[in-house]
Amino acid sequence: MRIDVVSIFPEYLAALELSLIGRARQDGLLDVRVHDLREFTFDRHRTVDDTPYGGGAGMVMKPEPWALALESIADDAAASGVADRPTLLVPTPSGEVFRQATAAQLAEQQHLVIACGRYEGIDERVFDWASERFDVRLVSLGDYVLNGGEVAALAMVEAVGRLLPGVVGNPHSLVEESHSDGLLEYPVYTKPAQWRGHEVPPILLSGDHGRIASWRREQQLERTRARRPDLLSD
Ligand SMILES: N#Cc1ccccc1Cn1ccc2ccc(-c3cc(N)[nH]n3)cc21
Repeated sequence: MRIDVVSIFPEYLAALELSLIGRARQDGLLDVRVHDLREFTFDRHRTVDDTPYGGGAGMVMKPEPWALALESIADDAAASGVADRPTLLVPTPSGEVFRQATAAQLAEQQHLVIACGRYEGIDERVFDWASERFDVRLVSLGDYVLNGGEVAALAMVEAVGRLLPGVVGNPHSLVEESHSDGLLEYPVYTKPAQWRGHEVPPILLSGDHGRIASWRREQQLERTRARRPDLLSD
């Protein structure tokens, strides 16, 4: 998979050089390229924003730099044989909520492009224009407002990247995680068995794997009922 990320703060994405995703890039399991939107501006001040039509606070990101950046990425991918029509992911407070199912769906794609907006967002015409060459998806991390798309991009690259073959050491661990089966994950413990007066649940020391599995399932259901009843409603 290839993932291109466009931002006016490319250094924000440096975290993608670390840990599991960083290693996956080094091992050639994942091709992540970060682009500075200002490389696609040509005025003296490298302008990427302007005042909003219709008035209102803040600034809006100009469409042309985005079109040049996205065209450059799509052309480069086509020239290097990435066949798929890229998926353009646009983090925004007004998007579909990004869930584990979204990550799983995106992990099947060949090419993702993430457009990290800032200010009050990107000129809407960019998404209409982009829909000719991209499958455009506006996505929200949740019902809270960030200052830009970079944090969402980091989260999405990690959530998708870790699902790719070979990225996570033990693929079985992906199966038992929160949301992978629609429930929250069970509590985990490690040594020592007694710690500051707190014990590990004795069932986990029993060696009875059948009863341990049942106990863990019950813990998942109990936690989900208590913390995320919405996951049980549909
Ligand atoms: N757009 C916008 C906007 C609209 C109102 C107030 C502040 C902003 C700032 N902003 C600019 C880019 C951008 C990208 C993603 C988010 C974002 C995603 C989630 N889930 N929360 N916030 C916010 C972003």
